[in-house]
Amino acid sequence: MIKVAIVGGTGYTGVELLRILSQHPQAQVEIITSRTEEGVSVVDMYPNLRGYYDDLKFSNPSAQELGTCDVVFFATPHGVAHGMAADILATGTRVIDLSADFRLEDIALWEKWYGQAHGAPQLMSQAVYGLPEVNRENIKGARLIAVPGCYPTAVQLGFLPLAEQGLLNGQHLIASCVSGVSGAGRGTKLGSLFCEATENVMAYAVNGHRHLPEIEQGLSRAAKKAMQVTFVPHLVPMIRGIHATLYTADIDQTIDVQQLFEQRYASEPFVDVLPAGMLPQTRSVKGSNMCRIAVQRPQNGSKVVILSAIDNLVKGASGQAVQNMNIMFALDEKLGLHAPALMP
Ligand SMILES: NC(=O)C1=CN([C@@H]2O[C@H](COP(=O)(O)OP(=O)(O)OC[C@H]3O[C@@H](n4cnc5c(N)ncnc54)[C@H](OP(=O)(O)O)[C@@H]3O)[C@@H](O)[C@H]2O)C=CC1
Ligand SMILES: CC(=O)N[C@@H](CCC(=O)OP(=O)(O)O)C(=O)O
Repeated sequence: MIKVAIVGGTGYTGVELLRILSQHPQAQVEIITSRTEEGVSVVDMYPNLRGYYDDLKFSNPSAQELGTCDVVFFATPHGVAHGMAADILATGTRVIDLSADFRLEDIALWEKWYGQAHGAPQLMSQAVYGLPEVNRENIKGARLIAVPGCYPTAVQLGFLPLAEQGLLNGQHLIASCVSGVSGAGRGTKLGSLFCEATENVMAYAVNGHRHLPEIEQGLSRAAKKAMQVTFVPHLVPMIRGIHATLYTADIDQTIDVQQLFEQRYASEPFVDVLPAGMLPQTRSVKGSNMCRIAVQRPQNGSKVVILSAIDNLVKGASGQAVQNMNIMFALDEKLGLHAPALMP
């Protein structure tokens, strides 16, 4: 049994880790942290977990105590893992960070977008970007995983098959995405209030979202060439889900893009390339670790539009984190992640 600790257990990705791991036959949550709810029973805060974690209480342990587990998940705001990961790794325990702390290999770029000094540059050489569809071999031997962001997961998986074939070279790509409000976390924020977020659609961070450098880093690695993207996120009145509409131009009309996508993801357990004519919906991935993708050529022209949908809390965060854990511990990659999406 893998002994698991979760740092940041009171937030949305923390409770989603608990929900997923409750179905995992080879992992057991031993420690769950909170600075604000120390001593409170997990099932008193999250009654959906009654019967699964009845003896588990929030605590505020040291890095040494966290190091008694086999793996520590960080479900915390950026900057927290920077301060704690080195001490945990020194105990021999592996770290899977859901925040952005270790995602960008260019430290100056990270500091520019996150507006603070990088707290653990010495760990960057061992950090592995945890997108299994491109990095599975490196994840197997990793001790420190940077779980991709939610938008970057949906956008990269959508563009990857074309980027890897060099078909996007020279293009300026467009990613127009919508997200549910849980993407902003559980903390109190004006934009997350019922009266602000309901019956409303709004773009935000149009001048530059911190996921942009992560998206461009991933696509540039795939294309082996610097890629540029215009990325515009929108907040829409739903709780979970990300839907990305990805625009390209000038893809050779003789290329069968449907077949290209089907072949690229044929052996991927969590990418579903939909048959021609079927489009992804956020409700078809809600609560599941699946990314559903459709690829279309409007009017059979040279432009290709890709539609990609994930649950931001599952494939966009906690599910992908567990997928990484399964790969790191040489388990079946699908363990704990079998559940289909909720419908309706
Ligand atoms: N929500 C989403 O869809 C996604 C989120 N992420 C990333 O995952 C991380 C967690 O997100 P989310 O769950 O939404 O966030 P929440 O705001 O919902 O929860 C944050 C958690 O972190 C804890 N925390 C905050 N500050 C500290 C600190 N200094 N030390 C220790 N614990 C702290 C809080 O617990 P307490 O205050 O009780 O100590 C709380 O449990 C973030 O980095 C986020 O960007 C990534 C992909 C998708
Ligand atoms: C709707 C909403 O607010 N979404 C968040 C998603 C960010 C996130 O969770 O990503 P990181 O892991 O990179 O911090 C946002 O746009 O900031």
